[in-house]
Amino acid sequence: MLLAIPSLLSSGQVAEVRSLIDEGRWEDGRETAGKQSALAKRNRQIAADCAQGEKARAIVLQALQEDGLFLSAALPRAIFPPLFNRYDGGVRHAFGNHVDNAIRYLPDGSGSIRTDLSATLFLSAPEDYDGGELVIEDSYGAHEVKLAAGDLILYPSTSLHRVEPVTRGSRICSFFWIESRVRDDAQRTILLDMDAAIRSLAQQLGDDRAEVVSLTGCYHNLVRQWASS
Ligand SMILES: O=C(O)CCC(=O)C(=O)O
Ligand SMILES: [Fe+2]
Repeated sequence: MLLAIPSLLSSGQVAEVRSLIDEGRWEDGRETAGKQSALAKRNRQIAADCAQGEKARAIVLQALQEDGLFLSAALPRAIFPPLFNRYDGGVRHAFGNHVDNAIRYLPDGSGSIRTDLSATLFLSAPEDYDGGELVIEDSYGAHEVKLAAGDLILYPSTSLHRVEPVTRGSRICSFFWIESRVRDDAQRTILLDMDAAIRSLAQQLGDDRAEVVSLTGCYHNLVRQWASS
């Protein structure tokens, strides 16, 4: 499932994150790439030990924890501390086709996560740059994604994807991975659809209607079947 989450950050939060990372320490993005993806990757990233990056990361993580649609779609067990990248037009930064590594080691050395979902949070307005579409391929074809600043795209980490060359301006984003309690994308999609339908029914009929209570039970019982602890 490819899911856009609108306004994960408000425009005020986007401005705050941007003012932090614009002053941060940027390094060659190949520092954090695997051997194969380093061949395809041309961008800059905020250094792991950059203090501004640390503050910006906390803002993004907090927003994720408070976003009902994100929590319902991702059912996160662990979120990789968000990273920040920039693709500059002058030097035609881009990232060719790749699939993200299945396992990412946490920067603090505390272990690793399995990447079930990949996420890009847009931090530049689309009119501020040309190119830079995130192209995600799935069995329905290739999807070009370029969202408003503050919006997030979630996609299965199994997908082949790329960032098209930026030809003007700068594309600045946060990106990270999620290990989900429900590993299977199809199962997560069912749970997301069911959760949305139950919420809508509850609004129309009331939380205490017998059918709403029963369907809510079904939802949780499915989570119990499919979730790893
Ligand atoms: O910037 C993006 O939208 C995605 C970057 C990416 O694919 C990666 O760093 O693995
Ligand atoms: Fe990627």
